[in-house]
Amino acid sequence: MSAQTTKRRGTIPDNDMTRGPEAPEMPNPDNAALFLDFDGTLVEIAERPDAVRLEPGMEDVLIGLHAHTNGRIAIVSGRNLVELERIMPNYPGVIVGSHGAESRIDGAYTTAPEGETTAFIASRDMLRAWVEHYEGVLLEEKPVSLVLHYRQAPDRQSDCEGILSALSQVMPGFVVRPSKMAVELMPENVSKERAVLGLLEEWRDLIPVAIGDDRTDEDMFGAADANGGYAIKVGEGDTAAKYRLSGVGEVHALLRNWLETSERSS
Ligand SMILES: O=P(O)(O)OC[C@H]1O[C@H](O[C@H]2O[C@H](CO)[C@@H](O)[C@H](O)[C@H]2O)[C@H](O)[C@@H](O)[C@@H]1O
Repeated sequence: MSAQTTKRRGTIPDNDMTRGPEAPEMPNPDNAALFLDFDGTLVEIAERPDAVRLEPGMEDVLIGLHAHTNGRIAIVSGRNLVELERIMPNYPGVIVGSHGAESRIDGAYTTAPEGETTAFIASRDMLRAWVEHYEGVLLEEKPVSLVLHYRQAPDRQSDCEGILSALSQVMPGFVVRPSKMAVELMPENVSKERAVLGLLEEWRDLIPVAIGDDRTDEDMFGAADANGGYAIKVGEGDTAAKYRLSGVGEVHALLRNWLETSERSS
């Protein structure tokens, strides 16, 4: 591991509870299981979900880490699986999409069934018409959840929350969860924590490393912590993670350095 990655650049003052030590010393990849969030972690946040770009070369880094961790690497994202596969067509590892409602593990695909209910389909159709009246608000349709994005119409936040909250009242088992400049109607029993714990049941006796930037990633952090691993928060904001990186650039540097060190020592 290079000095750049492993060096702890000091803790921040005790009175600043929003920050913490920077990256931990990464474990030997043979002993590690890596859980990576996508938006805000591997790619910069963009104005629209379809505008994100994965930096050239990063997919190869993920492919390299897949080899060095013996396949114990998972992209764990709120994004839908098809989108993640479109962005990373050659990455062969595990993908958990839609916050855990979808997965691709060793080539086997699963999707939670809640998106096939009459109530879900009726809500989706209703929201398609609803967004037409709110300029700048985007409806993102996922197989098992529905997201209203208001990044381009911030004053519409309460309208978006209100309509999804009303729909959740008539959709048993669905809840409304906030995200970055977005709000999502999704199954209550889906979480990144469940997804990570499920994978750790298969990937035993490894040190989990979870990296993410959003509120939903706090669930992954709990699972990593509870299993003797490392949680790394990306960017500003309250977190239960013990470590922090400033942004996507630092995540890329950490992953690149980890891969280079692994290649040198193998
Ligand atoms: O779990 P993640 O991989 O972090 O996915 C969380 C959500 O990311 C996407 O929305 C966010 O990123 C967009 C592109 O940068 C941005 O425009 C939006 O404001 C953010 O909320 C994605 O569209 C969602 O489906 C994911 O749940």
